[in-house]
Parts: sequence; structure tokens; C-alpha cells
Amino acid sequence: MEIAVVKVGIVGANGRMGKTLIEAVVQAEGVELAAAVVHPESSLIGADAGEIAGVGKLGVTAQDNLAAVVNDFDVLIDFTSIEMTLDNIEQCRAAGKSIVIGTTGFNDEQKAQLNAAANDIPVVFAPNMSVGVNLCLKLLEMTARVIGDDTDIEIIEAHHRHKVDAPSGTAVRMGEVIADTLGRDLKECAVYGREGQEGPRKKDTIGFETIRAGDIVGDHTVMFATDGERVEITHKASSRMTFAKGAVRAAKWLGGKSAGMYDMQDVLDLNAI
Ligand SMILES: NC(=O)C1=CN([C@@H]2O[C@H](COP(=O)(O)OP(=O)(O)OC[C@H]3O[C@@H](n4cnc5c(N)ncnc54)[C@H](OP(=O)(O)O)[C@@H]3O)[C@@H](O)[C@H]2O)C=CC1
Ligand SMILES: O=C(O)C1=N[C@H](C(=O)O)C[C@H](O)C1
Repeated sequence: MEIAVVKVGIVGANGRMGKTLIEAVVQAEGVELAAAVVHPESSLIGADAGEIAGVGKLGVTAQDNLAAVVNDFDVLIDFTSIEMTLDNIEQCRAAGKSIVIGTTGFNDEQKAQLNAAANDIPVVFAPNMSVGVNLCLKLLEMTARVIGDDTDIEIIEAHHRHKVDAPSGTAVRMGEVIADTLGRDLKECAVYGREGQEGPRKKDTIGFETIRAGDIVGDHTVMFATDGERVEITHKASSRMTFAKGAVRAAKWLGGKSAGMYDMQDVLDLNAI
């Protein structure tokens, strides 16, 4: 059953994405901010969430732990850190709450933990919530199918100086989509950065290059290059609001869904294309 107004909780409310998510919830219809959580050592505990985000008072006080507010929301939106998200999903699981996860950088074991929780609660988990990147994933699938085996494939990503994981979750997902389409195992064919006497490029590898500089919000280019021509598929995010709007859309979509692991392709109904 769909929920008329989905009550949203936001963790990491004072983070780059946390603040943008609060603003996105305020701007969206069919959702309301019901809870906000900041780091237990934050000086912002007890502050109004709207004031943290710079959108004026909302009457929601920032708490120092999720347990204090877990019964106040329908869907939690979590763009924090690996350890925080793994803890939060278990709390949502115990309380029967849905969760939208934007955090990136999980290893296979940690992803298995998220998948196990999704047996009991609805989860949207996606390394990039923007419509543009999710469309690019479809374009990459199509491009890989047509020219992937005849081209050298390189994935280049650039992000701000504060980003802690590399390559970005989006770049990894792009690599997975291409490798799956070509029947390759990304773990076997990925090459991360190059240095020294590497020798000629090995056929059927997928290269990853990472740039960390300044305030770059998030750029991704995938290059399919061969003799005489190359195709490049590029996405550039110029505002975090594109990710935040996607996450709020996911929270609304998730309200009333049954338990399971979903991604933005499900939310945007791109699987059928
Ligand atoms: N899927 C997508 O579309 C996108 C995903 N991301 C991902 O979202 C994540 C967050 O990015 P960003 O907002 O830039 O990062 P920030 O560092 O700005 O924000 C993270 C927030 O989580 C809090 N936090 C982290 N760890 C803990 C902890 N152990 N306990 C309590 N609070 C914690 C931080 O609190 P404090 O600062 O006080 O420590 C902070 O408020 C990253 O993994 C990033 O890759 C980012 C953009 C888009
Ligand atoms: O940390 C970020 O900022 C971003 N992280 C995501 C990723 O790792 O792919 C998405 C976006 O590019 C911004």
C-alpha cells in the first residue's frame, strides 16, 4: 500500500549530502522530514535540522543517535560512511523500516550484509542517484554490446578533494555493467592506475583512472577507443541536488514496497529498456 506522505529520516544531517537532502525533502511533495541524526560528538546536537541545512527552522531537532528516532520515520536516507551505514541498516532491519543507501565503497562482504538485511526490509542501494548517470548506465550497456569487444575501455572519474573512496562507486558500477555485458569478470580484467614500465595495453582489460581535486562534484567519462575513432560517454554533475532529488524520489518510491534489494534502475523504471 502506498503511503500518502512518506516520513523521511536523514542520517549524517550535517554532511555535504545530508544538508542537500534536507533541502531536497523540503522542496519535494509527498515527503516530510521527520528525523535528523548527526555525529554523537557533533556540536550540532539539538540544533534545528532546517537551520543546519540553511533552509530555516523545520521543527526537527538533530539527535545524536538513530535509536532515539527510529520509530519516527518510514524511510531512512543514508549518505554517510561504510561503518555508519552498516550499523544503520541493522537498526532499520530490527525496527522494520525502509532505507535508501547512497554511501559508496563497500567490499563484497559488506555488500552481502546489506543484501541479507534486504531479505527483511525494502532497500534502495545505488552508488549514484542522478537520472543522468542511470541513463548513462543503459547507454554503456548498449555501447559495450555493439563495440565493446573491439575497443579499449577506460573509465575516468574526478571528484572533490574530500572524497575518501576510489574509484568512485559510480565508476565501479559502470565497470560492472560493461564487464557483465561483455561476459567478463571485472575483478579479473580491471586495471587501476598505471605507472612505470607497464608494457603495452593488455586486450580485454578495463582501465580506471581517478582524479581528486578542488570542489569537483562528480565527473565520469567512459572511453571506448579503437584505431581511427573513439566513443566517449560523459556525465558531469554540477550540483549535489541531482543526487539528493534522486534519493528523495527513491524514498517516495520505496514507501509501501515489500522487502528486497532495489536500485535506481528500478526506481526510474529503466530495467525494461
Ligand atoms: N549515491 C549517490 O548518489 C552519492 C553518494 N555519495 C556518497 O555518500 C557518502 C557521503 O558523502 P558526503 O556527504 O560527501 O560525505 P560527508 O563526509 O560530507 O558526510 C558524511 C556524514 O556522515 C556522518 N558520519 C560519517 N561516519 C559517521 C559515524 N561513524 N558516526 C556518525 N556520523 C558519521 C558525518 O558526520 P561528521 O562529519 O560529523 O563526522 C557526516 O555528517 C559517501 O560515501 C559518498 O561517496 C555522495 C554523493 C552522491
Ligand atoms: O563522494 C561523492 O561526492 C560522490 N560519490 C558517489 C560515487 O562514489 O560514485 C557519487 C557521486 O559521483 C558523488
